[in-house]
Amino acid sequence: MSGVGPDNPVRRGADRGSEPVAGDIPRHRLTVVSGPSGVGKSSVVGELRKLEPDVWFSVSVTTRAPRPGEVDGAHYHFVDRAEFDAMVAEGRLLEWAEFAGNRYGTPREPVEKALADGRPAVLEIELQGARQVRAAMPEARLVMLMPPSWEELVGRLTGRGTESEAAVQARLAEAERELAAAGEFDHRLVNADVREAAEHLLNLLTDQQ
Ligand SMILES: Nc1nc2c(ncn2[C@@H]2O[C@H](COP(=O)(O)OP(=O)(O)O)[C@@H](O)[C@H]2O)c(=O)[nH]1
Ligand SMILES: Nc1ncnc2c1ncn2[C@@H]1O[C@H](COP(=O)(O)OP(=O)(O)O)[C@@H](O)[C@H]1O
Repeated sequence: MSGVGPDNPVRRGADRGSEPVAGDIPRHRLTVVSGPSGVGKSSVVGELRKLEPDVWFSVSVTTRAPRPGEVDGAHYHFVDRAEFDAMVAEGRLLEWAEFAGNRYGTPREPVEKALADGRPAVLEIELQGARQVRAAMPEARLVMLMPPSWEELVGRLTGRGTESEAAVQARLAEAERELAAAGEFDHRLVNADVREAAEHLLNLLTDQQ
């Protein structure tokens, strides 16, 4: 016999308080977080990491040079072009794209392992990669992080101070294209406040639909 009782509990929303817990996260879920450069993807994903340690975050390979403070193997795996192209040729990337003059890709095996282990997995990638994931894994959930306004986006990107003027311009050109594709995403999330956006993202990761 099945039913709810002391020997057969279910976790009802009212019993859990407001904090989602890891055990509630649907298994095998892949979530893609995209959005224009400077919108706050790294900030929001970093906050999500603090909120929910059970979530697994992909570490991409890139041909971009490390920024000061970026750690190889933590922020990215920094590789040269030959190494990157070999990974493509060997089918070791789930998706990859060229963005503002550099290549970026998601190593396939760690994602598959995280999902097989039952951990919800998050990829922080740009639009072309998000489209490839959608084609390869239609069940993946696509979230676009949006700026409160274009002016705010420009302010954040230039305020970060990590890019040359040319790199900022290349990113803003990409940003227009990315925002124009917002309708392709399952969810659009405005990043006005990092903590709030991370909590919304966590809600998307933990909802049961
Ligand atoms: N397709 C794809 N895009 C990625 C990957 N890793 C990072 N990106 C995206 O590449 C873009 C540039 O990243 P980055 O150079 O770190 O610049 P930032 O977004 O300005 O901090 C961002 O939109 C990232 O989300 C990846 O593995 N695949
Ligand atoms: N909600 C926010 N309000 C104000 N500034 C923000 C917010 N989110 C991010 N930022 C700032 O904007 C800049 C770009 O954020 P970052 O996380 O590097 O963006 P992305 O990873 O999308 O390129 C950083 O200086 C960051 O501190």
